[in-house]
Amino acid sequence: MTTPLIAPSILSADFAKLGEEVRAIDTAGADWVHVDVMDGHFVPNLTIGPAVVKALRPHSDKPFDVHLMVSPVDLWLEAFAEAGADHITIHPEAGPHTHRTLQTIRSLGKKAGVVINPGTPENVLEYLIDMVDLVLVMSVNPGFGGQSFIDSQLRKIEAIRTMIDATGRDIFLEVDGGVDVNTAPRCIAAGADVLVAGSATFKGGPDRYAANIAALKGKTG
Ligand SMILES: O=C(CO)[C@@H](O)[C@H](O)COP(=O)(O)O
Ligand SMILES: [Fe+2]
Repeated sequence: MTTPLIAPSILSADFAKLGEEVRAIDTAGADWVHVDVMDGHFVPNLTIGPAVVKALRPHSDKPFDVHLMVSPVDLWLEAFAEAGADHITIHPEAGPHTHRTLQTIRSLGKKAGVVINPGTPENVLEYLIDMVDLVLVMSVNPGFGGQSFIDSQLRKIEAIRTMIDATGRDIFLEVDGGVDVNTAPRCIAAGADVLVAGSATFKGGPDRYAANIAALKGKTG
């Protein structure tokens, strides 16, 4: 089975020592650093802004995968790009002109991604796929870490894998929410190549991060 890239969500890190936590997951084998930005309006939670991303940037050379749960989203693209985001992913529900939003992200020199909520069908990608470098399938409703994986999203991952393969381009297919050692292999079998994992990475504290990431990659021992 393919070895996935692992993108720990720092939403589950110790917020009192975020820089240290980012360095710890980097050393432990994280491939990307997943940053959940929530505005208390698009989703019922409030997290971090561009100033925190900027402060964390020197703590790792790994790509910063910034998941914007913010509406309206367009106002914030430049600030997160300048703060050091490498990937910026947006929800189609977070603005009136998704295609233009993706154009803007790319014009800022960043990889652009669309995030698909559990209740949103994959066909939202039909006229956007040429504009994306990654697709993020939410396997929980956005807003919180530590929720249970929604099984129905596996079928959606399979459908999006077929859509991506038909483009002939390299587009990452990322899954976010409730990913652990049990659900990870099912996501990979369905066609995912990047797994976001908050609780499953950070559980047990820093001494466990390397083993947790290895287990998500399917490596035991
Ligand atoms: O975007 C989100 C939640 O909105 C995620 O990135 C979660 O933070 C993932 O946490 P776990 O489900 O892995 O604990
Ligand atoms: Fe996320």
